[in-house]
Amino acid sequence: MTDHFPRPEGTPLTLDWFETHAVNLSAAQRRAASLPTRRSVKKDWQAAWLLRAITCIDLTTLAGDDTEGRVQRLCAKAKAPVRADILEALGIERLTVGAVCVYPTMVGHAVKALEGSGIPVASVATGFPAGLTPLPLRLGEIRYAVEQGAKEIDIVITREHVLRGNWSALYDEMRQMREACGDAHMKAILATGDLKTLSNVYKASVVAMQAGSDFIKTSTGKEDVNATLPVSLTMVRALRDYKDRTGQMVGFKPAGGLKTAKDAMNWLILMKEELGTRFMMPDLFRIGASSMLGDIERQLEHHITGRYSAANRHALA
Ligand SMILES: O=C[C@H](O)COP(=O)(O)O
Repeated sequence: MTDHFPRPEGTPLTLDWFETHAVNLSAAQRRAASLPTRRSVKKDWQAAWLLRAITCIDLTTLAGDDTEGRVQRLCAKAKAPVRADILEALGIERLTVGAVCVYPTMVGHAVKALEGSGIPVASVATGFPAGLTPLPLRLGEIRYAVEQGAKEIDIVITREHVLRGNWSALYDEMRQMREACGDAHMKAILATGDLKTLSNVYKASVVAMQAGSDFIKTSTGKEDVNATLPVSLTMVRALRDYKDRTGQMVGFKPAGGLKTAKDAMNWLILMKEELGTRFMMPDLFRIGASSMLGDIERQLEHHITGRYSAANRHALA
């Protein structure tokens, strides 16, 4: 992962930044709906955007039946995410995903399989996905994953603290998690599908950043509703506000249910429109996905075989 420097340190908990802040749901929905239609990516640039998306993917397996063999296959895919002939046709020598994301007991297998590749291993921790184990166990799980070689830790927050507006409890817990991460980067999963309102999403985003998160992440992939554009817009606006106030740049990771090349484009457009191109790089943007690569590869293949232009010519004939 390309490190941005310095890492966000966070700030003291400052409630007056957001206490009276309310996010208008229908305004967020309208703005989010307009993103894919207001801005289209020219055909000539689409392959480049899709290649960029690949470099931002946290290629994930988080299943109860994960095995060393599955993690090895995932890591092989992380090192060679697209067929060699497609890469050659696009004139690209080397392409890898942003990171591989696994459960803590799979970290060692992933580290071994990725040796020498430069691809970091991310581990979920803190009682993923519900986060309802005692705090000392959650902190111990972070330390275990770091000892195993994880460079990034995807923590889950206690949703009850948000639902009760107990911001100091949320902040204190996350500060301890940040400390347990040490040099590993902390990605804070808000599990937005559980947070009820966009105002809660905004407030939880700000507290997560004040507590020193390197990234804020939408979802575990296990909630009923995972990454959506209105939720992502709300989080990205919180990132922008935080950067304006503190100068600290925190990354964004949408995750859960993102499967298509179109999803990748939509979220890249969101980042570019709201935060600018700097936030389309893997040190500040990741897409958590277990099954998006296949569709991106298909779209890249169509791009190089000119199938789209043939279809367009046919349609216009
Ligand atoms: O953090 C990543 C998510 O768990 C992946 O979710 P997904 O399996 O729906 O792509």
